[in-house]
Amino acid sequence: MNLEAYQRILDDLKLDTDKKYLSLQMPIDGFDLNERKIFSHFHDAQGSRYWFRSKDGRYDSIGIKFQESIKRDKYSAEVLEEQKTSLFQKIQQVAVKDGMASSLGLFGGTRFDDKDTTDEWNDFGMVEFHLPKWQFDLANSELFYTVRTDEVDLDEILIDISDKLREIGAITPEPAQAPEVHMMKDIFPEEWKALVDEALGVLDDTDFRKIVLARQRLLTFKAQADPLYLLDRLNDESGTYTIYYEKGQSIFISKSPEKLFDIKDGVLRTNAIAGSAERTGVEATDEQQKAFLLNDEKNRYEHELVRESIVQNLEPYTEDIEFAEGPAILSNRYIYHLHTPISAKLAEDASLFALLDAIHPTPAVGGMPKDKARDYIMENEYGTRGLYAAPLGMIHENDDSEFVVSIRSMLLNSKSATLFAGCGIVRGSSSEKEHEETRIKFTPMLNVLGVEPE
Ligand SMILES: C=C(O[C@H]1C=CC=C(C(=O)O)[C@@H]1O)C(=O)O
Repeated sequence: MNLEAYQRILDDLKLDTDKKYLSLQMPIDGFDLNERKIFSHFHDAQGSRYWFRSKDGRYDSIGIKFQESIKRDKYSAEVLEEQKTSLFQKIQQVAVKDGMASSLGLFGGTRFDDKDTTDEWNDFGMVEFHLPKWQFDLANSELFYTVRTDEVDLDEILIDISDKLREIGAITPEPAQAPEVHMMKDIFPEEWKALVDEALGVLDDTDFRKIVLARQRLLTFKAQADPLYLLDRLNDESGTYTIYYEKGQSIFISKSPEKLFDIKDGVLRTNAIAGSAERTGVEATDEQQKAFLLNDEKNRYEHELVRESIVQNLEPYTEDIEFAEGPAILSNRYIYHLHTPISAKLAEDASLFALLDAIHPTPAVGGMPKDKARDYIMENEYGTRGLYAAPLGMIHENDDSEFVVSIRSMLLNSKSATLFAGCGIVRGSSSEKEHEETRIKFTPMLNVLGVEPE
């Protein structure tokens, strides 16, 4: 951090007091920072923090203290576009150096659906994207520091920030303890199997082709889980996204393997992920599992439905859609999936929020036809999905973005955690096998909690 050179930029800066915020972008490569130290330092901001790390490392972003948010009770692509434009118009963005890599982002997303509930999801609104005061871009070693223009002192600000960063870099957080489990139980397991059987009947009798049904597992602890412990455990599984999102008294966590889409320079990339087999850790068995998955008719059918539907949903917003003919194996720590990468050039007038609405929920988490499946889930599934299987991610002023389908996830409130896992029901599915598949899908979150899977 070349403070003198950066100060000269600020000395020449004309603060635009018509704007509500000044956002300073600066390099932070001279400081020894990581998520543990940052969260430990900003413990007072608990309830207003996030960490988002993408699978390929494009993002490793931490946000502290939400300054302002885009919020909606009902999804409207048009209104959200307007809100996003007007929020960025309120910000004077200043880089203290030329040629920096990243841009200021908003973190957030929408709930799975607009089921109106008063329940454990209350802390998370229907649609919310946040502008944090501190946004650490650890992937590019940059910081966005956003403050109100009527509170800023340009002579002091850089010294204050660098003092703070030095203080954070010097922290050695204490080792954190796993939460002690008091009770663990599946929520309505038999009723869930009966619902799968009922859905199989619906698939036989109607034009439904696929319904994804999720179930929950509840854990209670002797004391509230320590965020620093959870952050450590989130580093334990590579090859997945990391979402750690605090709002009010709640924490939502996901280790999803599934990208909803990303946009960079007008090109959209997504993938179809559906079809699953357990990864056992025993090499010979795992080879058989992969061969089974690639050749199994039910899994291939389930996968093709997902790919077909994503391509169809993208068509109005894109040109030149490309995808491989057959699926490949995606290996996660505990599970294999079939996956097909898809890419397309965005149409000139494609809007980010309209696109989000068109793609979510993919049949990997909703079903087919999309709207009917969403209604079926809302009416029949026990409880509320909230942020489970919902799109969460980062957006930027120029519409570059990345969204995750937040599966392999859980909600922590006070001394409890609710884990979510679902699976695609198509003709030929069996409720026993799907129950077993969801059991495997709880494993990533049990691992984050330091609980041995049974
Ligand atoms: C809905 C979930 O997984 C989806 C993603 C990949 C494979 C799936 C499957 O094979 O059923 C599911 O569609 C979940 O993990 O909760």
